[in-house]
Amino acid sequence: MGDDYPTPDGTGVRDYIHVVDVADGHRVALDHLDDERGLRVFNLGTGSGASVLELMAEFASAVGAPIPYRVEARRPGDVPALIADAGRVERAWGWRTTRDLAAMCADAWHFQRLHPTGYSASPTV
Ligand SMILES: O=c1ccn([C@@H]2O[C@H](COP(=O)(O)OP(=O)(O)O[C@H]3O[C@H](CO)[C@@H](O)[C@H](O)[C@H]3O)[C@@H](O)[C@H]2O)c(=O)[nH]1
Repeated sequence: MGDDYPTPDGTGVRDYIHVVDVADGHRVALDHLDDERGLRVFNLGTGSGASVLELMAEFASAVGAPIPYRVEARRPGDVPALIADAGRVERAWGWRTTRDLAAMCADAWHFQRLHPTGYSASPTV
């Protein structure tokens, strides 16, 4: 949705993160629940961005086949790029991501092949 953003290839850039890294960030937070009173706020992210086209290419590589796509107009409200600064949680608790975009796409494709209709009890494929 949009290929005329002020980004290297014109498509939106986001800081994609593997769901297992997100889960691990929450595990680390639970480990530190009793460290101090009050609320602490942390970003979980990789600190680097990928464009929509880069993500498409990585996913095509995971699937082993080209993925057809069509460029549509920008979506209202979208920003060109969003990249997390996860420095605070790394300094505080040593947490950082361990899985890259290739692993995210490979694992997403693996899940999709095992569960073509998600967690639905009766696949219809
Ligand atoms: O069919 C699609 C869907 C998305 N995109 C692009 O893919 C990227 C990611 O889109 P999306 O998954 O919708 O995430 P965000 O735009 O990053 O928005 C999410 O993250 C924001 C910040 O955390 C929240 O405010 C939003 O509610 C939440 O949807 C963006 O560049 C979109 O333009 C496409 O090109 N085609």
